[in-house]
Amino acid sequence: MEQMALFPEAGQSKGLPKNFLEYFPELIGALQGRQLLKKFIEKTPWKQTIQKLWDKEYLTPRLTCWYGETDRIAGTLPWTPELQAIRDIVEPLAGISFNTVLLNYYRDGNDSVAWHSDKESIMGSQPVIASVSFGEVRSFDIRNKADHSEKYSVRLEHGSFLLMKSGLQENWEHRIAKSNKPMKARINLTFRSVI
Ligand SMILES: O=C(O)CCC(=O)C(=O)O
Ligand SMILES: [Fe+2]
Repeated sequence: MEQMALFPEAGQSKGLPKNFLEYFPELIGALQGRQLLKKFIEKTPWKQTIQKLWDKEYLTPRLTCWYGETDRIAGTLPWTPELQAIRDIVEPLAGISFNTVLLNYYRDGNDSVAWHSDKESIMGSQPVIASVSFGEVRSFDIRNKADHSEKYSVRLEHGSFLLMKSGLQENWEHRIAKSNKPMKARINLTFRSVI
């Protein structure tokens, strides 16, 4: 499948490096999104993993769960009908098929994901990642690896779709920063192709 130019230049998309990133605010309707958010929060067997930094161990500041069909990631659960339905919507927009999805649950403003790029070898060198968000609006920051002052921010709204195109992970890092403002629950789905 060929990747198409998805959305007209509008709103938040303005100024983003569109070769690498495209944003569409209303992939899934608000009401349906609310029901999905509630179901994901209640029915997902969430895990809080441990991450190592400078030889110290920390609890990852969010909850996670993997679904799909791969034996490369331990504990991956079989697709649910909801996740399959969303996958079927994003695949034609991304122009590729996905065999896994990572669910992230940000319980409040203290939950976050630090600067990183998704470049694990199990996704190949130029992964395309489709990201769908529900619940609280959080800022998705990206910065150029070679020049951290080149930086953009997109507010990922309830029911929105963000396409991370091939090449993004190589040259850019992204994060969801912590926030001092009161923040409600947010769920993010990143559909990936694990090889
Ligand atoms: O929550 C998000 O929008 C991003 C999550 C992310 O970057 C990841 O899981 O690799
Ligand atoms: Fe990421």
